[in-house]
Parts: sequence; structure tokens; C-alpha cells
Amino acid sequence: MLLQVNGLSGGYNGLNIIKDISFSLQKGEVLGILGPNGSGKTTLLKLLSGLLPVNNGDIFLNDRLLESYSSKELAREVAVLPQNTETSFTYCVEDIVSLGRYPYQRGMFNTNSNEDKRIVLEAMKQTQVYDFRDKYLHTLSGGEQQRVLLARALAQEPKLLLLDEPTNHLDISFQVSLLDSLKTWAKHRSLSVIAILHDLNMASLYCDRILLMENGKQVDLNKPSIVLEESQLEKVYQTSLKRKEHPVVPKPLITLLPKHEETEKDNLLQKLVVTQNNEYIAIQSPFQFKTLSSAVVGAGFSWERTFINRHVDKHYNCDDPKTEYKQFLTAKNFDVSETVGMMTAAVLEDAEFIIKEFEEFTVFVMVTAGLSNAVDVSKAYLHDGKKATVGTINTWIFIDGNLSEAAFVQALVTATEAKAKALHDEEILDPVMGTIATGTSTDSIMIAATQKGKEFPYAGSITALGKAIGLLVHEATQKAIERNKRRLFTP
Ligand SMILES: Nc1ncnc2c1ncn2[C@@H]1O[C@H](COP(=O)(O)OP(=O)(O)OP(=O)(O)O)[C@@H](O)[C@H]1O
Repeated sequence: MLLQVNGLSGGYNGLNIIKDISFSLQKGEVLGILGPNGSGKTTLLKLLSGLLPVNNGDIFLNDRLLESYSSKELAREVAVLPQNTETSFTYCVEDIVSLGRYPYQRGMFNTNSNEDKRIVLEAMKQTQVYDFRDKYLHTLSGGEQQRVLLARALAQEPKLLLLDEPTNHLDISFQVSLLDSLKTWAKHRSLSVIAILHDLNMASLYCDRILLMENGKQVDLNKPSIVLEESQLEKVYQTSLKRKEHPVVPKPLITLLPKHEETEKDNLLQKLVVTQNNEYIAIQSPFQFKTLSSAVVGAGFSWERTFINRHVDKHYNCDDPKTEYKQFLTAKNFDVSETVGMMTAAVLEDAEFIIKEFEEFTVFVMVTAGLSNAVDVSKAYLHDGKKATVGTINTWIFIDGNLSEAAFVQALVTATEAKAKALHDEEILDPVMGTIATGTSTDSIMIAATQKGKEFPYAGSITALGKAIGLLVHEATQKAIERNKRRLFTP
């Protein structure tokens, strides 16, 4: 244990800004301090660095009371990077970084040993300030100055580094490189770090634990996934925000929510414009929908306003369909960056469109059904490896409502069940197995929601939205299948 803080209270002129804070810090740990402006973060850091007197409680550093350290002793253990940097020094960068060696100097003459010079050089290189070592501090940019002062702190070779908004003036590349370096130093040199951060996502990505403060008190102290809880942050910061999961690492990400525009009273789905010809069905919207789809273009979760169901020959074969599809969209003057694009060999004329207003929301469904690859999914493993052609069922579901991610996933499940039931009712067979097909081998689906109006946490078949999806997808799929059958069996 490097640091132990018990029931700490303190502040300015005898007043307690910090009230009853307790925590401990392990060697090599990175602790983030978060909290709104004025919550006492800087004051806490000043108490921890011995700059302010403790009114109540204790701070132990290496099992020894902080106040028992001389200032030189303390400077060998703790380095501070303050929030506001003093820029009026008429020192050059190298001199300032060398000041970090002061706690190690002995005797009357404060000269730097070769060892001191080596450490100063290493600190300048680590913080990438070596190239301007001869320049005066006040001639550098804010971010460069911050890195110089970090170099001075590193040259102190502290066991504990206290950082007040260290990424304040840094561009994103230096932010990431600073925090990556801190993590590495923490791990390999057992350096412990306490950093005040304003960026919740940086705290999430880089801190082992977070101390969340409000009005001088500790609201929470735990790992980021627990402290960065949506409702807790909304309460402390008095602002609307949303928590998402990071796409690559298992850490939460927090994103702000701009004030909602006036929710339009009109039925937003009525604003969709449908174009249908032999080449494609295009549905275009004046605003973006949040979509979840398995399309060729625009798959996964995204925000899109153009929806294309493109007819291709059933022998369509292309090594890179995504690129080819994007070229097609560009040639037709559709904006690729805002388009969901699917393809089908089904005749587009046979598509079924159903729009229905329910009590609190509206659902619009489009289905095209090509059945040449019909398959009973429970027996798909018995099919030989022959390449599927593009006979496919494409299902689009537009919802005028605000869906949670769970509702998006449940809407997919509900729609898939409704599609399978339609194939069952239409007695579509898997041509290889002779059993009832549950879909085709290349089906694609999209759920698109306005994310305005009524909130839908769920969309399973127990919910009103799930019931609507079940009804409309079943009906639209059945109608599209019937047309496909008529075409196949009409001489
Ligand atoms: N030198 C001072 N003398 C008296 N009061 C002070 C002094 N410095 C800060 N305070 C008060 O202490 C409280 C906490 O300030 P502090 O700077 O610790 O907050 P903070 O959480 O670091 O804020 P920020 O996010 O704005 O940097 C504030 O109400 C502030 O007015």
C-alpha cells in the first residue's frame, strides 16, 4: 500500500471543502478523480501533496504520516503536475526539467551529476520535448508547456504522481500517448498515479479505479464499469448522457445527449418517399433513422436515410460485392455514407409494403421474397456445400419510436419468427430436405427507428410493438411469397 487516506477533511482558511474522504492506493495503481467543477478535486490533490493542511483525518504515505515528511523528502516520493502552469519563467526547457532533480541534490552547490543528466534526458525524450530543450518555456504552446512540466515531474522519479487535468492542453494524439505512457510506467515502474480528469471516456479507458466527487464528498469509488453508471453520472453532472460499450475493449463509453428538438407531432413515417422500378426499390427519408441491419452496405448499427433494395440477376457473382454495390449507389446518385443497401434476385414488382398506425406508434414494413434458396435451418447442415444464389427474403421494418438496443435485438427476433411462420403457412419447402423451410440461406433484415416519440425498452411478442411487428411482417411476407408463387406457376 502506497497511500492510505482516512476520513480526510480540509480546505482553505479553516473551512472544510473536502469532507470525510477515505481511500487507499496500491503501488502501480492509476486512480482517476472525476466530479463537476467546484466539487473539490484540486483541493483534494493539494491536501495529498501537502500544500494544504489537513483539518481532520490522516494521510499515510508508505505507512508514515504525510506531515512528518520534510519538503525535500516528500519531493522524492510525490511529484505534482498542477492545473495552471506558471509560464513566466525565463528558463529554458532543459533547465526546468532539471529542477525535477532538486530533491536529490546534496551539499551547498546544487550541481547535476551525470546520473541526474541521464534522468533529465530520459524524461525529455519520454515526453517528446527533447527537440525544443533550448527554448524558453513561455515561447511554447500550452500543450508543449504541459509536457515540459510533466517531464520535470518524471525527472523527480516519484513513487506517486499527482496530475491535475494532465490532458487539458493536449491534442488527442498526445492525450493517448501520455495516458498510454502513464499506464506503462505504472505497470513497469510501480509508479502510482492519481489524475484529475474531465473526460469520462479517458477515465474509463485508463483508470484502474475512479473516485467520483460531488460537493467535496466522495460519491463512489470503484472500477470504471461500476462508477460510470448512467443515472449516477446524470445526477452528479446534472446532464443527460448515454452509456455505450466500447467496440473493442471491455470498458464503458459515455456520450452526451444534446437537448431534444421539439418532438414532431406528425407521423414521421408518412415523410418517407418510395421509388420503385425494375432496378431498385428506394425509400428515402428527410431525416436519419437508427438502423440495425445485415445489409451489404451500412450493416450493423448506424444512422441512415436512404434504403435501397437492389435487384440483381440470380447469377450475380462478385468477389467484392460491397465495393461493387457502393459503385452502383454512386452511379445512381445515392449518398453511400447514409445508405443501407441490400440485394435480391426477387422481382421487385412483387414487393409488399404495409404501413399501419397503432395507438401510440406506426410501423411500416417492406418485404421482397425470392425463394430459390429456401432452407429448413434445423437441417441446413445436411445441405451440400453448393453456393447459394441470391434468392432471398429481405425484410425492412420502419418504426416511429425510440428503441433501446434490447428492443432492436428483440425486434429482429420477433420479425424472424413472423417470417418463419409465413413460410410455414405458405408451405414453402426446403427443396433438398423436403421439410418446411424457415427462411432462405441469404436472408437479410433491417430494423429502422426514428428514435423519437414513444420509448420502447422491449419489442418481444408480449409488447405492443412486438405484436405489431409480428402481424405486419407475417402478412407482408405471406403476400410477397404468394406473388412469387404466382409468378413461378403462371405459364
Ligand atoms: N484558494 C482558495 N481559497 C478559497 N476557496 C477556494 C480556493 N480554491 C478553491 N476554492 C473553493 O473550493 C471549492 C472547490 O474547488 P476546487 O478547485 O477544489 O474544485 P475542482 O473540483 O477542482 O473544480 P474544477 O473542475 O473547476 O477545477 C470551490 O468552491 C472553490 O471556490
